[in-house]
Amino acid sequence: MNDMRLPISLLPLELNEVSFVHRGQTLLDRISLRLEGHGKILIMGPNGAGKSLLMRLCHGLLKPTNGQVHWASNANGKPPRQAMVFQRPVLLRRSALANLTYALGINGTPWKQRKPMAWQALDHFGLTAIAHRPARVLSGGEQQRLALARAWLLKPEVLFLDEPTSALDPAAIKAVEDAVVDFHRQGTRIVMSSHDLNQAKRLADEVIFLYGGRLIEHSPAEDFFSQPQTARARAFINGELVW
Ligand SMILES: Nc1ncnc2c1ncn2[C@@H]1O[C@H](COP(=O)(O)OP(=O)(O)OP(=O)(O)O)[C@@H](O)[C@H]1O
Repeated sequence: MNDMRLPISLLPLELNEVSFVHRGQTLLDRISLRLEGHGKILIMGPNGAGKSLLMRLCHGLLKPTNGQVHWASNANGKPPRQAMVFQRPVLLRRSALANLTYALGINGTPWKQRKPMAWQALDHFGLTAIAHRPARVLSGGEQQRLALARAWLLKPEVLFLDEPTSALDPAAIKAVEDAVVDFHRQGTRIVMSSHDLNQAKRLADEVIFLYGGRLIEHSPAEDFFSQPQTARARAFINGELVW
């Protein structure tokens, strides 16, 4: 059957022998993987394993030294349908509300719709009371929720989250995890890095395990946690692999 009317999907995303070398050091080493389906992917691995680098390469913030990163479709001048949320959110020197209306403007949303949409997103993420505060004075948890609200407005097909909860207290962590689940329910594909095993067990459908810039395992979360295939992954799960 002809499915021309379906929206064109960004996925699958394929990485073919992707390496990233900096000053002679191989930081990511011939990574091949294919991302498709609908589950939440957690990228795990000790400090310095290459989790952030891998997501930055996928998102297009860095170019691989070798190999290819290939999305099934590209933006073709339309607003990008992938978003990235960082450990320390990148926010503009303006109010929380204005950070959202600005992002909508960049995304081509008509002027009249920007404020109502931004207020809706602030409400959804429990940020209405701080709408007029400068984004940069917000607490870490509030800033992270604002970054999520901004991503929410862009309705991404894929959302990369780089250790979004590493600097947050338990209540703020729960708010971010709830938001991740919410994004996923709305059809966004989640790719998130974390070193927190309990968080990964709560959220992951699939795990990508990196060590020393290499992809060591890519498996369903249940298999990864119950029967890891490699000694390194076993050591990591047992808390014995620090870097
Ligand atoms: N833009 C860059 N240029 C050069 N080296 C980089 C760059 N980004 C990261 N690195 C180096 O690459 C290695 C992997 O870094 P990366 O941030 O991807 O690790 P990570 O797995 O996310 O670690 P962590 O859990 O500590 O955040 C580190 O040794 C880091 O110093």
